[in-house]
Amino acid sequence: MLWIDKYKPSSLDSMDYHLELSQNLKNMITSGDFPHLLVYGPSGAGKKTRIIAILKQIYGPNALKLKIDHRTFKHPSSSKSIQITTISSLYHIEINPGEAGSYDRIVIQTIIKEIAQSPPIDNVALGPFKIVILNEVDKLSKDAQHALRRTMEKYAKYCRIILCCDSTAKVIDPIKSRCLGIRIAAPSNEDVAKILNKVASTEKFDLPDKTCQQITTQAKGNLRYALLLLESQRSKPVSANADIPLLDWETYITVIAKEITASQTADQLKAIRLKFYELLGHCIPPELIIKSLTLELLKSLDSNMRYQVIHWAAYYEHRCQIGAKPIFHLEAFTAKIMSIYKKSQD
Ligand SMILES: Nc1ncnc2c1ncn2[C@@H]1O[C@H](COP(=O)(O)OP(=O)(O)OP(=O)(O)O)[C@@H](O)[C@H]1O
Repeated sequence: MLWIDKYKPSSLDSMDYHLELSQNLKNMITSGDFPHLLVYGPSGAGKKTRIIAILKQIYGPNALKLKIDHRTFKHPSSSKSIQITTISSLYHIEINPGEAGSYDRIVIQTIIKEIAQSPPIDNVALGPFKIVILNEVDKLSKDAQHALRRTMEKYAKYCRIILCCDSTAKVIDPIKSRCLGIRIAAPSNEDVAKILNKVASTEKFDLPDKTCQQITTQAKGNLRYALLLLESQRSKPVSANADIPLLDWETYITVIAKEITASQTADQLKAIRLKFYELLGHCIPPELIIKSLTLELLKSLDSNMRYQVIHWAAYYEHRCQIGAKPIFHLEAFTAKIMSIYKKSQD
């Protein structure tokens, strides 16, 4: 089992940081009040870990007995259907509606309706409701978000919604105003270092202070990344002076950024496309590829070019979200940057 799963706390009492937040959540649950929640914060800050801990606090350990299903949804006005993976227990269901693409509205409405129609669990102190967890809610289309707002109002008695996302910027106001916002900030470097040392000592793994500091700095508050880096060092004897290498996909991004500035030809674009295929094939999200590539490019560009790269990164990131084939937009982004870079050199 990976350390990120092995050392994932499963209850609010065993959380290693943001202790005050855990206490507030516990107080809210014991006071018998549980509104819809909007949990947001940067990637790897511990949002899902805390959501699962909330479920355990409400329903007890049975909420952690999970089953995975593959559900097929049919569009009422066309013959096409789409498959979605759901994770559920007796008390909740978790879905990633972003998987449904343009069917997201149908998927959300069907799941919430089903949950609300299944018999309520009345032995729970808080009330007879089940919980629907919707991940990456900021990626939902506006149409789906409006449908969600109507559905969450209609079935509020028998179901509570926990929405999870990195940023609330793309969540519509009517949803924000119907939920209690809970911000999970990234853990501080001290918190990350404390967790790394705890894991290293449990695994009887010698972790020099300098290495711990390097991992913490490289992870930038992403605890999952920090634990994965720590685990990647397990098989090697850790030397205090050795640099922690970048993850493979990050090295790939660095190479792509160098290739874009080195030569701006059709052959180079073709070679970069193969690298994009490789990254997408390893499940690196296209938005993350554009963001990391942009940050890498900014390191070597002047202020005028930087402005343009940021502008086009935002443009193509948006196109990635609304379009279906990320490779087209990644390639178009690269071609655009190559073209403006070449012009700036003439
Ligand atoms: N309070 C905590 N104490 C110790 N480790 C934690 C804590 N919270 C999270 N972790 C570790 O950090 C990892 C990442 O947490 P989690 O998946 O909850 O983050 P997230 O914010 O939901 O990330 P993403 O948005 O990228 O999905 C977990 O797998 C777990 O190992």
